[in-house]
Amino acid sequence: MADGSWYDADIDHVIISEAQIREKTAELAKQVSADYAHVGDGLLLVCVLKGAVMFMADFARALGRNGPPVELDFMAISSYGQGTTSSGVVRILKDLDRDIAGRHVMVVEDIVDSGLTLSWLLRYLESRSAASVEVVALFRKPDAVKVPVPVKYVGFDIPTEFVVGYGLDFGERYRELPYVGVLKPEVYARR
Ligand SMILES: O=P(O)(O)OC[C@H]1O[C@H](OP(=O)(O)OP(=O)(O)O)[C@H](O)[C@@H]1O
Ligand code: HPA
Ligand SMILES: [Mg+2]
Repeated sequence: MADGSWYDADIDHVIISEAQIREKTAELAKQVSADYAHVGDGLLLVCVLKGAVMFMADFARALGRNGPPVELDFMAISSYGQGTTSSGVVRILKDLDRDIAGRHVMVVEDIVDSGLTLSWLLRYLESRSAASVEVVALFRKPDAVKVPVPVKYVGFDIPTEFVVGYGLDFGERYRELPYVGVLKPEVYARR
């Protein structure tokens, strides 16, 4: 393929462009930098793998321009498996490396859809005596929420459609697309 991504032909339409993601990430980092300017020991960013990996990398670099010092940790949890709806069963595939007691923690999520993953994770983190726990999520589907979750920093509210790209997968694919889009119906029929 000479021009464009391998997957472009599978995309019905783009919802959020690469440029919009870049601008919004800088904006969110600016807000967080202002809110945490007073925090001496910095911020512990907790990335929820795998979907949030792209946002984590770009958000951390944006904070690096004028934000507080950050440390990075990663949790792998999964509830979607190969499908397009949450199984409702959250599994920990990888836990945090270090104790978060006394730390200011920011959970970095790609998307809040039903809210099941995040509500489970916040409950899990609550027992670990962090100084504070907030959430930054690049995307949220306000009409899909089944469990209300407190997300302080939200990038974009998007429609209730299954989306892929910028970390978000369908059956582990499409994560590397630099934008977020909706798949053509025939892609689901192929599976
Ligand atoms: O609000 P919810 O309905 O719970 O959906 C949001 C979660 O679902 C996705 O993860 P997934 O389980 O697909 O794992 P992945 O990040 O490895 O793709 C996404 O990355 C969020 O973590
Ligand atoms: O719309 C979505 N796309 C991909 N993964 C997801 N996990 C929750 N919602 C989504
Ligand atoms: Mg997934």
